[in-house]
Amino acid sequence: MNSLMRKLTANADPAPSTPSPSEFDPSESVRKGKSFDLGHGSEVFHVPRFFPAEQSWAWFDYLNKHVPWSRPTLRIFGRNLVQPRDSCYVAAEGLPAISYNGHSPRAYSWDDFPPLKDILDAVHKALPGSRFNSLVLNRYDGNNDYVSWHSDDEVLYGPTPEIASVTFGCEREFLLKKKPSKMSPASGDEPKSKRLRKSHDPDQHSFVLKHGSLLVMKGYTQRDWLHSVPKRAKPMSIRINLTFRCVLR
Ligand SMILES: O=C(O)CCC(=O)C(=O)O
Ligand SMILES: [Fe+2]
Repeated sequence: MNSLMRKLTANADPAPSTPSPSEFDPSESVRKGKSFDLGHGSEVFHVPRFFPAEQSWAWFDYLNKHVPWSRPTLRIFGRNLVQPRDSCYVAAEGLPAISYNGHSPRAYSWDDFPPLKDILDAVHKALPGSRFNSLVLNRYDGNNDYVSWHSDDEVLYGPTPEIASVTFGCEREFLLKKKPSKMSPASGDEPKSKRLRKSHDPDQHSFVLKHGSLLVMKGYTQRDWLHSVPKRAKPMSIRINLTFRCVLR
């Protein structure tokens, strides 16, 4: 290949595809994961290094460049706020539309972004029995971008949705905290500040979501727990997160 040919090939920017199974086997890679029992039927499964790093960077570059990212204005507690991160939505044809904070994102097709189908295939192979048909993509452009405390407990996802979260780029902290319960206050008589000083609060968990990681929320996690990716003081580079979900028909 002459040098011009090499240059043209290098600039072609093809959609990165998943390496052959000999290089990356999702059902093998997922065996490095650990389950965390949050109690009362809620569970988190975490694989810090699920996808190979190099493949993950190729997907990061593709998604960063080709996804039509936007920052919609949301209606939160009666106020208009610009969403503090970029997002996009992909869903199978014919699914009911989703809506959050007064915003109904346009649903792009899986066919619009072929690498997303490779990522979805790998996630399906890693999680036998799972079935995802939609995807929320988020891009955090630095330490000031965040997602506030929420749960993805929409009726459209059913009572015990499985949500698989894949991260590319800068690692960020992902926090979980138990929703306040009216029936049995988890705090008992003890003030919260005192409880937090203990070495481990069973009502709070933190995961560092690394480049190429997979985290799955299962069971009653959306009903009973909130999650967030908080702002940070120190400068950070771009993080792209994909949450695969199943909208019930
Ligand atoms: O960025 C993340 O890790 C979480 C995103 C999330 O919770 C959501 O899209 O509902
Ligand atoms: Fe979420």
